[in-house]
Amino acid sequence: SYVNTREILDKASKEYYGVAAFNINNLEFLQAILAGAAEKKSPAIIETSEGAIKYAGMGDYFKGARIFVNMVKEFANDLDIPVALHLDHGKDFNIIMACIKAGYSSVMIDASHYDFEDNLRITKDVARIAHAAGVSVEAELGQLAGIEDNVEAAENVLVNVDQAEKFCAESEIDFFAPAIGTSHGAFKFKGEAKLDYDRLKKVKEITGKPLVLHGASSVVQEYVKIAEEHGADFGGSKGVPSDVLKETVKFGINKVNTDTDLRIAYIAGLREYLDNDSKQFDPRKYYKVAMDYTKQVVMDRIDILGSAGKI
Ligand SMILES: O=C(COP(=O)(O)O)N(O)CCCCOP(=O)(O)O
Ligand SMILES: [Ca+2]
Ligand code: NA
Ligand SMILES: [Zn+2]
Repeated sequence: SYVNTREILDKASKEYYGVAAFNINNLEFLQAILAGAAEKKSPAIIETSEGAIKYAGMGDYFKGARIFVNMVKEFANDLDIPVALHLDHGKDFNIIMACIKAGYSSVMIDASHYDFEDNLRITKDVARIAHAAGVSVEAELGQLAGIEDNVEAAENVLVNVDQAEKFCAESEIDFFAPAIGTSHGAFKFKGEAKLDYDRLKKVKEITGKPLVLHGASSVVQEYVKIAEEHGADFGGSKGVPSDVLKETVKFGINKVNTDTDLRIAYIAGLREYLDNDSKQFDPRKYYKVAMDYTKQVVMDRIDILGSAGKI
């Protein structure tokens, strides 16, 4: 069934398990994610960036938002697991409104590159409108290093715990993303993967909210190797190890944003297939291994985060 994201996350927060939020840009990733979640009897959060919405709508983001809502609802209505659709890293007010109007379960207003007061003001405005339309809201404090929707953050800016208290109390958001040392993409750490567990524990204690980990992909080396055997160059790739991920869930992370892991599994399967079958040109065949690997990563992630059977 198609549900509101906070329904999934309030339960996860109470029971201290994680639910992966998987990014999609097309039909094939959606099919692979829902197949994996259904097999694990796990709730599923599907999320799309502003870039994905523009991509699907060929530049028309109202159309893109409607395409994703209709695709997800079509599948969700026939599944026994709860499925939500979330706007990831909403920055453009028009796109946030388009998603609310199209029927997204939740939206992220990411104003974390503004100063605290502006972030709080913008977040309060979006939360008021979204809640009036029955849509739940995610917002962020701190910054992940690297490019984030064309916002360049040179360094990681970790969440300030006192600011988090005021932010969550005054903004009325439903779930909160504290930056604790991760970054987006496949090259997250130069050295050891260290996250600020102490800050995370304090934010959980003070806010009592469902919490979101951005940049949470593990960059599974099994699929990196397959991709590299078939021509990819992902040298130096490093993600959040699964034992570190489990620690963050233990300390209160509930929504675990996962995009890169699916991208790597998919390209590994596609490269492998194309190298092994020179005669094939049916997309229902040559995407198959890519979708199988992606489904496998979805199921492995669900096992790591503990959301199997939580429906
Ligand atoms: O936090 C995460 C997941 O990060 P990770 O999977 O890279 O670790 N996300 O929010 C996913 C970011 C998706 C970026 O999409 P565009 O390329 O379309 O802008
Ligand atoms: Ca941000
Ligand atoms: Na998000
Ligand atoms: Zn993110």
